[in-house]
Amino acid sequence: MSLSVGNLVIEIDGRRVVDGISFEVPDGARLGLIGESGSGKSLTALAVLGLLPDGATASGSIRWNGIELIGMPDRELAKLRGDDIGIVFQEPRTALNPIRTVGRQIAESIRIHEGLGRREARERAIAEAARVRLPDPETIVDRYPHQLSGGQRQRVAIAMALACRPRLLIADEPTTALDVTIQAEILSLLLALVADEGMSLVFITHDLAVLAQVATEGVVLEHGRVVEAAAVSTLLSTPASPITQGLLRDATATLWRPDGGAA
Ligand SMILES: Nc1ncnc2c1ncn2[C@@H]1O[C@H](COP(=O)(O)OP(=O)(O)OP(=O)(O)O)[C@@H](O)[C@H]1O
Repeated sequence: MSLSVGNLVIEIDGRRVVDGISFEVPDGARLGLIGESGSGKSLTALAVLGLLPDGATASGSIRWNGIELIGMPDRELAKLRGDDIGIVFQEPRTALNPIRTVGRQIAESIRIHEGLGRREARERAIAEAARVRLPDPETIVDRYPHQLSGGQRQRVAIAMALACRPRLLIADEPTTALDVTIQAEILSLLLALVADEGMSLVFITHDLAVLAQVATEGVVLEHGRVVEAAAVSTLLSTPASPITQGLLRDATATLWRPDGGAA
């Protein structure tokens, strides 16, 4: 179960925003896409899932287990999403429907993909809520997103992404919108789940300190191009490009905040 992106180009209204990116995610690998805002990280992730915004087109190659995803009919791509590839976004509020209970939302993807009945789906939703360590799973599944904390909402979004046991998780800045202490909890939860399931991970971040905690390989993007690709340990010890050196300076500042806060 591997992902292979080759010479990916994404254009929006004629503007080239991703300009020939290539990277590989072998089965079970944890890869980070890192770069400053606007470098093309999110659009690359969305292209993998066939979820590019209107007006955007992708060319080049995105292969999942050797099968080309670019140009795949949306019905087939929709099946792949959730079944094979899950995604968690930065802001759980936008990923969740405000007028449906979190249990129904967790169960929805299971019902669609596995064809479970309503009662079985609720039982599964409770089990999935427990898996992402939500408190009182039997009660919390009947709550609405606004009744949960930001960290709890992100746990729900993770439960939704992982409910169908995908083989690859794409996490797009999943902790950026959260308080520092909650960030650490969500990162360790994600890592534990990825390890338990032996999933592959593509983790998007602008923070090298965060990357160091979750990924073993890093691809550094600038203006839609790969400027450096190396083991994360190498990016930390001997960053070759000025952009990586800048990210390292920022990350170090984050790690050594005088108030004792962690990245
Ligand atoms: N829906 C859109 N319409 C027009 N341009 C867009 C759209 N989405 C992204 N872009 C542009 O494409 C480029 C890459 O955006 P992308 O969101 O992939 O960057 P990013 O590295 O994920 O940044 P961030 O960390 O801020 O999310 C940016 O210049 C952005 O302005």
